[in-house]
Amino acid sequence: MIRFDQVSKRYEGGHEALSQLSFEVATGEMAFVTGHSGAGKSTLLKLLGLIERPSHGIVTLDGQNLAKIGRAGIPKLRRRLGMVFQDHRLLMDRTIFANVELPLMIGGMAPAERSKRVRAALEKVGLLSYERQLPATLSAGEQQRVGIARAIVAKPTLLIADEPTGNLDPTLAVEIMGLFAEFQSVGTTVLIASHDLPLIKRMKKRVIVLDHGRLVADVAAQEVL
Ligand SMILES: Nc1ncnc2c1ncn2[C@@H]1O[C@H](COP(=O)(O)OP(=O)(O)OP(=O)(O)O)[C@@H](O)[C@H]1O
Repeated sequence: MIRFDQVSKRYEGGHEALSQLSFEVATGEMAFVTGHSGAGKSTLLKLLGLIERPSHGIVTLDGQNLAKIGRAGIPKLRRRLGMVFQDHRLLMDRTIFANVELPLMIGGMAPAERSKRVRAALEKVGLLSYERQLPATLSAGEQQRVGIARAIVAKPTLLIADEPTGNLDPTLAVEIMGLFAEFQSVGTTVLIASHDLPLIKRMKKRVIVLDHGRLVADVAAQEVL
């Protein structure tokens, strides 16, 4: 499903953030990307969401070379993938329902269908009864779960998350990771950037390790101790 082939990324005026990176993630797999601060984890995810473009090499998603997708094709690509961020980026003056509905508004779906999808997504993250509340009335962990509901509401085949547990205490972090594992168990491919090694080890999923933009280890799920 995901294929990086000799991918390098150099930001304007910067050094190389990713260097000749090659790996594949199969459909339905869940994998972590880890490494030191500045190793290139966020950059890797940004290339998948077409937030950034590679300087060299090819990124392929479901057999499609992302370089072939122009500006006009980006919304369509983004509907295939759900993105979760550390700071959840919720609209604080909109209800939980409205926040989760947002990606579907952009997609132009009919209101009745939107409501059905939003409620299904909120139910999956255990927050259906919160739909009329504002984000500020929810705990940090609950807010992150709203961010996850928003990411999965359009039923993406790929879920990417950048430090999704960075702001959470360890118990909530485990809970959120469990939620990602649940999405994998129903067929979604999941790729998570995290520097939380104890948590990653606990999840027993594949771990891709970056060091200064290079892939230095790729540990299969069954080899994670
Ligand atoms: N927009 C940008 N312009 C210039 N350099 C950038 C930009 N974004 C990232 N970089 C640089 O690219 C390198 C990789 O950054 P990236 O954010 O991908 O790393 P990371 O592993 O996600 O780090 P962290 O764990 O701190 O979030 C870093 O040296 C960073 O300073």
